[in-house]
Amino acid sequence: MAADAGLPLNENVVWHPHPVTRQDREALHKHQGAVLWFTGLSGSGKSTLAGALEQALHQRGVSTYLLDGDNVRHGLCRDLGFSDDDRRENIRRVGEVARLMVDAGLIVLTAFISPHRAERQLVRDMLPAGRFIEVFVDTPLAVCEARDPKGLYQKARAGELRNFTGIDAVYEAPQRPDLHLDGEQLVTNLTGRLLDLLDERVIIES
Ligand SMILES: Nc1ncnc2c1ncn2[C@@H]1O[C@H](COP(=O)(O)OP(=O)(O)OP(=O)(O)O)[C@@H](O)[C@H]1O
Ligand SMILES: Nc1ncnc2c1ncn2[C@@H]1O[C@H](COP(=O)(O)OS(=O)(=O)O)[C@@H](O)[C@H]1O
Repeated sequence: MAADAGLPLNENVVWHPHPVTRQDREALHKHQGAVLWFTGLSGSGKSTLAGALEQALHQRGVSTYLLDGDNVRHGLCRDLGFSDDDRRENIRRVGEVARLMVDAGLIVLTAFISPHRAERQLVRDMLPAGRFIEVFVDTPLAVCEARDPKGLYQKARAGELRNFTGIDAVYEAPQRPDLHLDGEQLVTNLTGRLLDLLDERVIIES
């Protein structure tokens, strides 16, 4: 049975096994299910890269879904803000959704700052071994701040936005990511590195 995210389970709720398995669904898709978990500062390039990779995979006939922080906060996580507790709950929910999607046999791309190591580890522990691929989009704070496409760093520096990651809220960089990307390189090069990794891990076959 899958990891429990530390939450208690009602003792009267019993897991019901079903005849069609993840392996059956993966055989239909002709690739494995996995999560590519992009983490990095706001403006580091997570959404851009995840979008470019999804496009490349889609063109190869791979079944994908992209979960993007800004978009998920329009619906599933609309009630959450940016306190440590809310970010934790944000990542827990997204982890559970990603887990279901991997069970459906999809390649899931997630673009969340996900600043805490413990939450990223929690999601890794929820998934079957080898199916959580942590991608660190490593872009210096100064570069993210210069990009500032939504003007949020400017607001944070002006004190109009509190708890902003990298300014007055923590970002814990991965210590041993599955892939460590220099976020200042060309998107096409970075997308190539990601496709190579999926090939190497036999998640997809070229
Ligand atoms: N490799 C790159 N080289 C140059 N510019 C990039 C690169 N990747 C992304 N950008 C640009 O940086 C800006 C931020 O990118 P993006 O929105 O993908 O970041 P993000 O990490 O998803 O941020 P957020 O967490 O705020 O959603 C955009 O203007 C994008 O065009
Ligand atoms: N205080 C804040 N810190 C970081 N991002 C913020 C903040 N307020 C608004 N945002 C916006 O919300 C997005 C981050 O959302 P998430 O990726 O969902 O964050 S996370 O920390 O909980 O993983 C950023 O892209 C940014 O546009």
